[in-house]
Order: sequence, then C-alpha cells, then structure tokens
Amino acid sequence: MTTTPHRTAHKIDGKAYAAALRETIATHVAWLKEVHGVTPGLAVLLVGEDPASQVYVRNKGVQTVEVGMNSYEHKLPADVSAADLYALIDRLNADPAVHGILCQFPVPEHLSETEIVARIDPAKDVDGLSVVNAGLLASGQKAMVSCTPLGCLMLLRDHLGSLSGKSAVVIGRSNLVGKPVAQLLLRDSCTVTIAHSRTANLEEVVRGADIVVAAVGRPQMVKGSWLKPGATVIDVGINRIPAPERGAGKNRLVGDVDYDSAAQVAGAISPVPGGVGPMTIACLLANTVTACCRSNGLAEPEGLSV
Ligand SMILES: NC(=O)C1=CN([C@@H]2O[C@H](COP(=O)(O)OP(=O)(O)OC[C@H]3O[C@@H](n4cnc5c(N)ncnc54)[C@H](OP(=O)(O)O)[C@@H]3O)[C@@H](O)[C@H]2O)C=CC1
Ligand SMILES: Nc1nc(=O)c2c([nH]1)NC[C@@H]1CN(c3ccc(C(=O)N[C@@H](CCC(=O)O)C(=O)O)cc3)C=[N+]21
Repeated sequence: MTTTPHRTAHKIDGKAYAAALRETIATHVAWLKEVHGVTPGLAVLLVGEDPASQVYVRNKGVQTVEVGMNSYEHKLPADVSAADLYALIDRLNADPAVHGILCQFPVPEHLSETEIVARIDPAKDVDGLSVVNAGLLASGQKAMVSCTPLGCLMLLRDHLGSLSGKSAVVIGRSNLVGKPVAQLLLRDSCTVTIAHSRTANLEEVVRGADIVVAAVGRPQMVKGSWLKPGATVIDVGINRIPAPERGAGKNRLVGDVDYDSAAQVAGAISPVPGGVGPMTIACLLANTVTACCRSNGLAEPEGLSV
C-alpha cells in the first residue's frame, strides 16, 4: 500500500512582514523629522458611508499616526459634487504638508474614478493609479507603484528570493491590482500570463504556474486541484461570506483561493486575513515616505520600494 505524504504549505505571514515594514517606516519618518524638519503627510478622501471603506480608512489613519506621520482624513457626503471634490483635491495638491493623496474607491455613481485620479498630482498619487505612474511602470521607469501590487511583490521576493525565469499567472486585470502586479512580475523577469473572466481553460493555465496571484473578487474560486505542486500562491481577494457557524447574521473574510485545499498542494500561500491586506496599508505608508523624499529632493530610503 502506498501512502501519500501529507503536505501543508508554508504560510506567508503578511501581517508580520507588514509590522516589520512599519517599524522601518517609523525609523525613516523619525529621521526625516529630526534631520530635515519634514513630517510626511497622507490625505485620505472618503466619499459616502460604505461600511467596509470606513473600516479601511480608519485603519489607514491609525497606522499613519502610529509611524509618526500626519494623517488628514476628509469625509465627504455621498452627494458631494464633482466640482467640490476637485476643489479639495486642488487644495491638497498645492499643500506642501501633504505628500500623498488617496481617494478610497468605489465612489458613488455620479463621480468618475478616472477623472478623480487624473486630478491628483502624479507626484502625490500614492495609489499609483494615474496615467503617468501606470505609464512609468509599464516603461520600466521609477514610478509610484500601487500599494497592493507593491505588497505582493515584497512578499514574493521575501519568500522566493529571485523571481527570474519563473512562470507567473495573475488572475484579474484591474488597473488597481492585476495589471500592475503583472508589470512588476515582468520587471523581475517572470514569464507572465494575465488571466481574466474570458480566459479559456483557466484551471490549465493556472496549473502551469510557479507563481499564482489571485485578484478576482470571487470567494474561494481557485482550488488546490488547479495548482502545480509546490506553487507559491498570493491571495489578494477580500470577500465577506456568511458564517452562520459564528452566529446568526455573522460574516467571515475569505480570499479568492480555497485556502484549505490549496494548502495541500502549494509550497506557500498567503492567508486572508493576514496576508496581502496588511501589506497594502503598510505600502501606502511606504509610498507616502517615498513621495515625501522625492518632493524634498532627498535620497530615497531603501526597502520601501521595489
Ligand atoms: N488585499 C487588498 O489590499 C486588496 C484586495 N482587493 C480585492 O482583490 C479582489 C480584486 O480586486 P480588483 O482588482 O479591484 O477587482 P475588479 O473587480 O476590478 O477586477 C476583477 C478581475 O477579475 C476578473 N474575473 C472576474 N471573474 C473571473 C472569473 N470567473 N475568472 C477569471 N477572472 C475573473 C475580471 O475579469 P474581466 O476584466 O474580464 O471582467 C477582472 O479583471 C477583490 O476581492 C478585492 O476586494 C482589492 C484591492 C486591495
Ligand atoms: N483607492 C483605493 N486604493 C486601495 O488600495 C483600495 C481601495 N481604493 N478600495 C478598497 C480596496 C481594498 N483595500 C484593502 C486594504 C486593506 C485591507 C486589510 O487590511 N485587510 C485585512 C483585514 C481587514 C478586515 O478584517 O476587514 C487583512 O486582510 O488581514 C483590505 C483591503 C484597499 N483598497
């Protein structure tokens, strides 16, 4: 009789990595204050009252202050006019105390995310969403890189060392996550496939990959049986699903990967929660420090960008 050896993937601890990154950031912030007399400042705009967005924005504000930076939170009513929102962005663009500006998405229907992003000074676009930053990244130049992709790449490099020559599949092609993740993997010399809702034979495409990044928004879609044994899996998805076992009306957070089956096959996998999510916020702080240094003509600290 043969027995299959029991495998359990290494858990990629984004929470711990993010905590260490925030310590590094705090050191740089202290140095910027003491030696150069500047305090990095991050402005976060929240339009409307989406409960999940409120939680993220609060977490961002708390962590910004924890590392010694200034946090400017602007809560706007759901029916704010585009003109009023743009006037605020213009003020923040001109404010020397503000080095990073992020408008939390999604915004209400009557506003255009594309136009909001276009209004933000690319030098303060810590979300890396502007055409300028997306173009700089795509052409291999120094850019502000979106926080979630930056966090994914830091975790992958930390776990694998060099990514050169590895085959990578990114599931999802959004401007915020899928596309910039793919650009970063390409820059690190992976052979990159970008999959999306029209991809034929997704399971087979995924099975060829040494690295899988799932940014889909479909709870537990990627199964262990789809994976190449030993693959490294980064789960970006944040989905709330009903959890009646926790009590009536309770929810729990799951990723786009079915963690339990994937952990039997993968070599390493990032969990949800505790994986990419905490990295996103830490990288937002890192981008703000980077933006502050660039705008003051100072050398950029190492370890805050990739
Ligand atoms: N951890 C974090 O910090 C963050 C997490 N997220 C989470 O990551 C996930 C993705 O976010 P985001 O990129 O903004 O989402 P979008 O909805 O903008 O993009 C989703 C992508 O997934 C693709 N897709 C949808 N269904 C399928 C399918 N059945 N098979 C293959 N591909 C599919 C879509 O394809 P198509 O283009 O063809 O429609 C699209 O490209 C969400 O769960 C979100 O909550 C997002 C940002 C930060
Ligand atoms: N302009 C813009 N930029 C963004 O980067 C952006 C956005 N809009 N809109 C929404 C998404 C989502 N997002 C997350 C950030 C942190 C966690 C996070 O901290 N997650 C924790 C758990 C949090 C919880 O328990 O709810 C974790 O995964 O461990 C998750 C998701 C940023 N986004």
